[in-house]
Amino acid sequence: DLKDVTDSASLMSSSGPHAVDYVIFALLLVGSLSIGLYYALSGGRQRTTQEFLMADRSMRCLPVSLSLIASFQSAVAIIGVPAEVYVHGTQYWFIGCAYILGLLIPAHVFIPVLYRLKLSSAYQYLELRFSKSVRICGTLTFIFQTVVYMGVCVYTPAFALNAVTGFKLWGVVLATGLVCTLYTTMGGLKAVIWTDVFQTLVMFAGQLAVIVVGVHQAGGLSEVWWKVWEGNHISGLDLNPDPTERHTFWTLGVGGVFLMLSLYGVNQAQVQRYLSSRTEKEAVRSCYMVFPSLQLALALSCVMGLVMFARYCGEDHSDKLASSSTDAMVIYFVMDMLQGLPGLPGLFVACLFSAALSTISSAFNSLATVTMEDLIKPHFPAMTERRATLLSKALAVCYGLLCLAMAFLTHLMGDSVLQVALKIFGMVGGPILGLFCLGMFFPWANSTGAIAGLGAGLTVSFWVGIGSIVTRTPGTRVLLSDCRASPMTNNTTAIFTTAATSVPLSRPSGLRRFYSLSYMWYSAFTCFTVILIGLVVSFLTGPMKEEDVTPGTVYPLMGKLLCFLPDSVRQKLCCVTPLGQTVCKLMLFPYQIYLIIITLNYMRQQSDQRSHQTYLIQLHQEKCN
Ligand SMILES: CC(C)(CO)[C@@H](O)C(=O)NCCC(=O)O
Ligand code: NA
Repeated sequence: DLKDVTDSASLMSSSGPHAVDYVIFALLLVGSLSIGLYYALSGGRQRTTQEFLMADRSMRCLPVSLSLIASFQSAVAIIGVPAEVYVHGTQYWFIGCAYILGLLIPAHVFIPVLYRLKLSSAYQYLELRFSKSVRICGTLTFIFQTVVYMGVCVYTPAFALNAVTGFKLWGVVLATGLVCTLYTTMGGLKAVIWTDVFQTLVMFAGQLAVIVVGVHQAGGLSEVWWKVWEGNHISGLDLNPDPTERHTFWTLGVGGVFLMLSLYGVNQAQVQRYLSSRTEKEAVRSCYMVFPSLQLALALSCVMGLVMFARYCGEDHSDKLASSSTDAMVIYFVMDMLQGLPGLPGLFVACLFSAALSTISSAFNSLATVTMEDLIKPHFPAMTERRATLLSKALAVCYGLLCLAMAFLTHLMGDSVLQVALKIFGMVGGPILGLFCLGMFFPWANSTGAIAGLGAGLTVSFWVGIGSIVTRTPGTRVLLSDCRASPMTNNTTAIFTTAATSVPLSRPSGLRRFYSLSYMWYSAFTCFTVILIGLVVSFLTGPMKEEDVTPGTVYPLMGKLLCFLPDSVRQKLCCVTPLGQTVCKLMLFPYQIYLIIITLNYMRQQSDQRSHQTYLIQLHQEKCN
């Protein structure tokens, strides 16, 4: 694949990049390194782990919120989402619905519990709630997830740049890793957060530039709209309940909530940012501020896919693009559009690298934190601050090298990069989310149950994940020529097949059906497996007693859901000491409405039945008369 991409690249870059392009790209690297240097030399000069890993717990909400989006918005999203929209239409956009609950729940459930415990790592919670061994299991799972994810993140922009300029792939991978390691180790979390802010802005600018140029070349906004509409590329709400359908409202809008919870609720990279906020209120506010920016990021990527569709639909470039990967196609299109506009190719490459660097630096820093706080410090409590900080830095370097190795792994996977990344989040992030939910919402869960649950969750996730790779049916790859079902050809059947390419003709059965579960359900499925097995094993081995649970580690979910019952009954039923938190009316409101509706509905049915009976009796009496 890669060789092919390189060939196509040399074909198109006949004019070559302009000097301005190099300057813009260099500015990004220099900017990021300067921020790292600034925080290495200012403040406490990164001499304590409190500063290096926690940013002195002094951050305000604006930088934290921009940094929160940057963590999981990498080159994967910049390239993968347009590729998805170009091929399959705008159905993916409905994941935006999941952002509502996916951010409200972290803001009002996870942040209050985690912030008030004054943690230094998210997994410290697991020790407070369960035991040391659960903490270590959680930490190791997180490390695994992050290292594999980092591989995809490093690989994607390198792959892109290779496709465009013919730069050596592994040289780019190495350079990215090096720059990132440098500013992360110099400036600590403060540098990571502030470079995230800078890089997020560059990311938005690059995407916007591509969209503006693309709309212009496609002949204006109305032309773009007409083409995507006629090309059947605006997807309606797909309410198909089949869980094996890849993208429907249910998989994206409901399954996506669990994906968001695993990322924004319990992932160390994000929890670390919440904990670095100066107050709890500030942390909650930053979580709220993520919502509009994340919607903007999603909208930009989706619109970019649509603009590309409008610009290129009906043209066959497959001869220039021997690679069948749609990700490579997106890069080809972008560079083709930006050709001859000095500075813009450079801006787009800077955009890709901004997205990637901000994600990789978050991953580095969070990995260094958990290794230090969860794996090393508990065993060497007497270690000096100086030595601990040095060790944290050494760890960041080690992980840097490890992620380069992981980039090779991604290279071997056949999926689109977006799907690979989201699968990793679901397969490994889901069980971790389950572990936290088990601890926070179910006071009866004990340590044995937690470990058994995590084991079961990881087992089913790898079972279904690996099963889906092994049994994958070939021919799902869509080539450029597939989009030629343009309105210009006036061929209605062709238009139909565009939308229907991904629909299998016959339903798989048995185990194969299990393997074809939509990857958007992975988080929810594995999370519930952990909770279920965790509870069953806990009840079998003797559930935790209320007085044994560390105060403040349980969120009174049951108590709040049963808020219509009197206090005494609730306390008996739920065995939870109320935390003294204010009930989040906003979140319970839909639930209460739902209760009222079903009650009213029930009453109406009853009265309907009664009136029907009365009517029958009347009828009977009339007959008798
Ligand atoms: C994680 C979400 C779903 C949050 O919007 C999105 O940013 C995304 O699709 N990310 C893909 C993974 C990545 O960009 O590395
Ligand atoms: Na990023």
